Amino acid sequence: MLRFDPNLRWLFTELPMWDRYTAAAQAGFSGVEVAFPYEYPARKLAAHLKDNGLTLVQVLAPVDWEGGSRGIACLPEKKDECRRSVETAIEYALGVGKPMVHVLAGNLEPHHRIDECMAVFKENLAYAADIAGREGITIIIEPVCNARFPAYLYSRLDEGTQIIDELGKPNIKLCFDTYHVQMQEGNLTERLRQVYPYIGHMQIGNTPGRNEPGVGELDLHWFFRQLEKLGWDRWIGCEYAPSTRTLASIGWHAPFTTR
Ligand SMILES: O=C(O)[C@@H](O)C(=O)CO
Ligand SMILES: [Mg+2]
Repeated sequence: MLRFDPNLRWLFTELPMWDRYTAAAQAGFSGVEVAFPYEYPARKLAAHLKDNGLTLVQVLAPVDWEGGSRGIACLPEKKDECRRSVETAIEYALGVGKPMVHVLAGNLEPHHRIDECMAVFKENLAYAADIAGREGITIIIEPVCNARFPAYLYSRLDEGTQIIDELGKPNIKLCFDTYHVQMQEGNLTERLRQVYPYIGHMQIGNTPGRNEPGVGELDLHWFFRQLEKLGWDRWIGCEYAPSTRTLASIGWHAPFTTR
């Protein structure tokens, strides 16, 4: 059986953020992931999670997403800000059950040199992994497709695995997002097998519209059966735009779900 958790930036968006947690629990999920939960003090959110029987699976280290930022960890001019962001995320994570912390690399601007940005990203990740590791927290990195993130530092799984190999920190893991992998590289199941030992988190979305399983060109049900065969026993984040209302879009998960 597999465990799915809705990403509350994508699902249950019909509701205010606070109510999305309760709605997810009422829909039968026992985990959720949230990009930026920092609007609520950790203690308040921890109580809300407990009241709803929810595990918080993953958060992003804070960045000014609404202002257009897609991360700062690769930006040489933002090293201090990045460290503060990582420290904030880890301190918050400690108060809400130690979710994984995704450290976004960021978008390159014309004045940036890719080799310098990659070096800065690795330096910041090493810093994040060391302080997260002392607390038993996993740092997540995620290659994202050029179609959605044209200026992002990296887009391919191999770039992610190379970073992980070079840093040699056991608590840095890859997020395998079916939407991004298929859009960027194709050959989804083979790529899953190739990088499987590096994966710490899984996210799903169908291509090309980034909708739910059953809407789009990927047979995600077949993919889920491959995950079961591989023995995947961690969370799978639902990170897609429902093609209809959220509750009408989640029927697909019932045959695979365990609480
Ligand atoms: O796939 C995505 O967009 C997310 O997982 C994310 O964290 C933002 O890059
Ligand atoms: Mg993703």
